[in-house]
Amino acid sequence: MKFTHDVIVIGGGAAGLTAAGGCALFGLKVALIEGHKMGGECLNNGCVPSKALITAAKRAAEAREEKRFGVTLAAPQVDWTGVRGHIRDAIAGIEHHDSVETFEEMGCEVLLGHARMTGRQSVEVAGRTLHAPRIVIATGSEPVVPPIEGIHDVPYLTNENLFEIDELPGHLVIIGGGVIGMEMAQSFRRLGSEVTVIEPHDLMGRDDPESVAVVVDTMKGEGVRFVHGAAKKVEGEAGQVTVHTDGGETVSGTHLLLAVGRRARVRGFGAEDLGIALGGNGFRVDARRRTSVKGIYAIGDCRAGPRLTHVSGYEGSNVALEIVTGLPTKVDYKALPWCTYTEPEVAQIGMTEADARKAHGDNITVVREEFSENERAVAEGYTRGHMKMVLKGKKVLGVSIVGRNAGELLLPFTQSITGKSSTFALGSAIIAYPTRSEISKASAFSAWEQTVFGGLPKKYAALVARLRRALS
Ligand SMILES: Cc1cc2nc3c(=O)[nH]c(=O)nc-3n(C[C@H](O)[C@H](O)[C@H](O)COP(=O)(O)OP(=O)(O)OC[C@H]3O[C@@H](n4cnc5c(N)ncnc54)[C@H](O)[C@@H]3O)c2cc1C
Ligand SMILES: NC(=O)c1ccc[n+]([C@@H]2O[C@H](COP(=O)([O-])OP(=O)(O)OC[C@H]3O[C@@H](n4cnc5c(N)ncnc54)[C@H](O)[C@@H]3O)[C@@H](O)[C@H]2O)c1
Repeated sequence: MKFTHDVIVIGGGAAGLTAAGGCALFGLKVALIEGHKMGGECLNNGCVPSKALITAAKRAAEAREEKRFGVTLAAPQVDWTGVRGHIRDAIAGIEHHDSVETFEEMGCEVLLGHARMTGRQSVEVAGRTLHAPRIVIATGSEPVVPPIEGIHDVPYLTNENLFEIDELPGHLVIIGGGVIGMEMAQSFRRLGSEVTVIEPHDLMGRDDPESVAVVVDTMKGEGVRFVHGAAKKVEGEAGQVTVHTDGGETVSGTHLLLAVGRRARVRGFGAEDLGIALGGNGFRVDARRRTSVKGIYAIGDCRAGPRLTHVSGYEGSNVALEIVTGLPTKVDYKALPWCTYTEPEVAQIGMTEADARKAHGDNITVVREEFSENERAVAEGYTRGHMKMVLKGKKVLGVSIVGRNAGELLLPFTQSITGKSSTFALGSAIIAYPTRSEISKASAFSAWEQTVFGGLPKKYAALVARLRRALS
């Protein structure tokens, strides 16, 4: 076959952009195909608009605490059009990173249109047929619309239309208390909406329950209402929607947000005709992100596995490296970080305590440090939260943090979990004072405290002291 390209990448989100850009920067001939908006979910309907919304909500929350630290603020006045303008500005300020021009400058041929795979090495788009020995599928995911009775007869929001609504909801009812549900619940509450979250299982079920408890407590204090149960029926019309739960509760509000997870985008572009195997929620892939069909990879949200922007980017680089070098390149998630941007933030890297107990039984140690002992936190008057470090011997398996800007504290643990830096190195590092990072040093040092101040070092210190007395 005469190849038009070295690699064809389908999807211009975090995964596809990184794979395509990586290959192009090494000089390969790359076709990058995007059917909707460059930047995908993160830029247009996900991380960027949600974090912009969270920022506006945080400002409102701060102003609501009128008198603090001897400073009086005016009560907040929330103008939804202004908030939406800030969200649009944030997207506009970032979109050039993901633009057609940027990727053309890197050397990609960018094609705008719906891609369709017509063979193991061929893809049709915008009236052209492209051929390449490697195809990377990076088609992402979309919000799940659950099979709740009546759901197609009521107006509902998902992350795809939430950030473009015309007015601030009077009462936002959220089905799903996962990551999106919790971030959006707190934000809309802080902006002035009434908010009810309906969730049948543990809220933010992937995270350490002790971290989640701190956030739930904070959100309840701010007026978010939580209903335990699964939504089983909805009814109503624009401005008046009612949800019935399996526990017999009825919740009515003005707007309904579905935040019940994501479905991988695996159909409608020829993958099924090629027999690419599915597994879990998405394409089935191995550690090199190869699908069941030779020469075809699947990365990011469209395959079974974690769905996060940094994960999509990491898999894009990994696959680019494998394609460029021709050498097998596996992903490694033992130090996978994630953060939920509620206030306080919930940050996790590696194993939670529950994961570690499942893997190692009681053969682990958990050390815990409170932000109430961190002097920066005290000076800032925001001491809520803690850090928990899970160790096997002196080796860090995972860290769970809940606290202000907790996500910023994860980085050193990437190094310690992957063995590139020890708990001893972190525990003896010089840390700028006063910073929240001091809690990381304190946790790491806890792993060594018993050894450092143990019997042997004490005997050694006594010997040195004795000798000094004798010789002085
Ligand atoms: C509200 C919300 C908030 C989030 N916040 C965070 C966060 O704070 N941090 C974080 O790490 N993650 C966050 N995420 C998750 C993150 O957005 C996703 O994990 C990430 O965007 C996935 O990137 P992707 O490239 O795999 O897929 P996508 O971004 O979905 O990109 C796939 C692209 O492929 C295109 N496409 C699909 N089919 C075709 C076709 N046949 N032809 C051509 N193009 C096609 C689509 O148009 C799309 O642009 C959030 C998600 C949501 C919904
Ligand atoms: N800060 C971040 O990194 C961030 C932020 C937002 C989204 N995301 C990503 O987006 C993805 C989707 O987030 P999400 O919150 O939609 O999914 P999720 O999987 O985090 O949570 C979905 C929740 O919906 C609940 N649910 C399902 N059916 C229900 C029903 N009938 N009634 C009530 N509750 C029901 C589930 O029990 C679950 O707790 C996640 O995979 C996450 O990785 C990440």
